Amino acid sequence: MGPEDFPTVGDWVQVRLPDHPADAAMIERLNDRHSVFLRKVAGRRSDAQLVAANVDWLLLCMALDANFNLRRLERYLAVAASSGAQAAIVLTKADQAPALAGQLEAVAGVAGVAPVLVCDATQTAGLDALEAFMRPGLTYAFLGSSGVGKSTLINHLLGGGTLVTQAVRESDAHGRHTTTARQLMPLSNGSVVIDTPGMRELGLLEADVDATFADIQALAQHCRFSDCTHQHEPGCAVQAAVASGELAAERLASYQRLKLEQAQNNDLRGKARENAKIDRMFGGKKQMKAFMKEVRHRRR
Ligand SMILES: Nc1nc2c(ncn2[C@@H]2O[C@H](COP(=O)(O)OP(=O)(O)OP(=O)(O)O)[C@@H](O)[C@H]2O)c(=O)[nH]1
Ligand SMILES: [Zn+2]
Repeated sequence: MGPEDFPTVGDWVQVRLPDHPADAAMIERLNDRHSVFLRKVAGRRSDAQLVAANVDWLLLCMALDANFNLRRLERYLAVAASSGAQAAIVLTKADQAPALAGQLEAVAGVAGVAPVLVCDATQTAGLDALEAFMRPGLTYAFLGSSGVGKSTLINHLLGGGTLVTQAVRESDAHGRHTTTARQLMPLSNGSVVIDTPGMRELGLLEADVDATFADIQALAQHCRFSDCTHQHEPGCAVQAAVASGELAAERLASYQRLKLEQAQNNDLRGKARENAKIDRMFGGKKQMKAFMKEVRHRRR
């Protein structure tokens, strides 16, 4: 059994109700999931934790103030691409944007097919775009670093938010935590919001980097070598695009970094699977070694 075999936030299950209302119900079946989110567990490197299931839309939140970072957005998009959920980009704190038009253009350059929504919690109409985007019956989860305004958005959607009045100070982004016991919240418009601490900051455990960098994939079709790493090979169409200014060097670097991280995670997952198999068959590595020794001994 792995973490995926247990129910999590967002799951649909079939339960047997108890004979006495005071007793606990029994989960008899976990229904198939259409999307799954895993994250790395601190400490043991290869362990994964299931954080949510059945999210329809992942709202990738990034503030337009000093938090603005295209590379982080690419990372979120790569995680979203492998999750089974669709991704939308939610740009927050539009009132704090130093150069809104240029920032939107830059986001459009990495967004791919993801819709882009702009929010400003200091204005009454500032969340209209997000509200109009959300559909009844669908489940949404907010992802984004601390302080970008996720709680502010969720509180508004729940109908209990007041407008943000003063400008944000650096210190506001940290320290004050809006921890809530509610993990799955039905909104009055019929949408559902999943908000858990684990869901907010996902590591790159499962990611589809290639899907997120379709532009680089398309260029790579023209590289001389089919296994080109786009680093120093002759006839590399990706490097040529960087040289001509068609592709930003930072975007290529971001792609390489995420690919490397993804490969390392795949490695870790492979090792974790192997260890689980050994545990199942022998009860542990030590027992396996003793068993092999015994077999060799008997053969003599
Ligand atoms: N100027 C401005 N400030 C905002 C806006 N939205 C949120 N803030 C402020 O930004 C700070 C952080 O907002 P939160 O909603 O708590 O951020 P969060 O993403 O939920 O943060 P965590 O709970 O740490 O994950 C607060 O001081 C908000 O008042 C906005 O549109 N404009
Ligand atoms: Zn190449």
